[in-house]
Amino acid sequence: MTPGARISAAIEVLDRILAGQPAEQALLRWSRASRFAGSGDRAAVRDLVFDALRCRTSHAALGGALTGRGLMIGGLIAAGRDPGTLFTGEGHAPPPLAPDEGNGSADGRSDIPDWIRPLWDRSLGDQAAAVAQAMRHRAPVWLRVNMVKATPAEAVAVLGDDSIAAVPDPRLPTALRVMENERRLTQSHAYRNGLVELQDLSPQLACAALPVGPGMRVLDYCAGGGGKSLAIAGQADGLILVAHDADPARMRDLPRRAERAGVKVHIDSSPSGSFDLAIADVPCSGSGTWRRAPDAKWRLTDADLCALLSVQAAILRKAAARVRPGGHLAYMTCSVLDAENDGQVRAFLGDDPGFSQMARHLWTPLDGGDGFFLSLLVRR
Ligand SMILES: C[S@@+](CC[C@H](N)C(=O)[O-])C[C@H]1O[C@@H](n2cnc3c(N)ncnc32)[C@H](O)[C@@H]1O
Repeated sequence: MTPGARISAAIEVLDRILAGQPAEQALLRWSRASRFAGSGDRAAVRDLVFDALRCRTSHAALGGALTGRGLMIGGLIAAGRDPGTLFTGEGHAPPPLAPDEGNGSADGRSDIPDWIRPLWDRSLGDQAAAVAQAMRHRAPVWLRVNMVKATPAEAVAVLGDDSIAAVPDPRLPTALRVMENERRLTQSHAYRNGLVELQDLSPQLACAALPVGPGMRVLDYCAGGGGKSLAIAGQADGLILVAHDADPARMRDLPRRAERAGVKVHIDSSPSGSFDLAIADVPCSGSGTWRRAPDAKWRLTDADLCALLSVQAAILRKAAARVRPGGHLAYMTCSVLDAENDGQVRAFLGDDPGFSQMARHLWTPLDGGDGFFLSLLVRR
């Protein structure tokens, strides 16, 4: 496909998304209907669509309309390019610009939805503008070295055999930042053989901060695909890891992932007894991951957030009930919003004086990874 044809495709996909279709579904539908598109074309169209969604308000203002076409025109202007060179009407390129297109200004526009902006500003304080700005850009790809199978140096070398360049983060040597050829990852020898897992830096830092010791019983109460279980599995010998999720289908991939990683995770639909550590990685707005999932930023509503807050509060209390005296409870979200983070912990501690907070951290994209919150509580 020519660059102009890719822009036409992105316009078509974006118009579907703006009409209400989820981004992944709209991309899949375009892909299926466009057999002529090669893998490079698909990746390029996807990048155009996601770049536009990350900067939806400002690019629409620059382009002159909140439409696929307006977003593409605005995106080219924001990148310092002349849209007229691609909007030529030739071949499959979009029609040339009308006089009223591409003259807008994005001054003062934020790419955080208006209704969230006050919550965002209150939650992030003097970092609010910088984090909002960071959310306008693509996220780096991070890997976690599976210490059960490889050292960081070995993993870097095996990735290198597949021409994937990755460097360890000084804060956590098992976290590798991918510098080159990230699209080859899932086919690489290191990934297929469980030497590395895809996991963002911030949840890796959160898991590394957990008090995990030999032989401990650990409950991953909202296990989903098992990212947190797998991250702590290699941290100590003889761990008994129990994974639970209200929606067992979310754990479908966990046995396969655990096998690839060479670790044991027990799936339990109704965990009983007490645990040394319970992890509540609750469902949340995902506001910390909006670089990766920009569609979610525009889909989230006030009603969704309210519903999430009550689910989070209920899960925190249920997971707390499984912690033994002297044991720990780790409350986690991939959100940067105070109501989902410190707000939940404050309310919980107000209701249950049997717990106290011993550590708390909010990572943001300014730290290199996604926005992620950890509150580590201890049961007296
Ligand atoms: C943020 S995701 C978990 C991600 C996962 N821990 C990981 O690292 O891959 C939240 C999970 O909570 C689950 N969930 C929602 N409501 C729940 C509840 N009441 N009890 C337990 N799990 C719940 C969802 O099905 C979802 O899989």
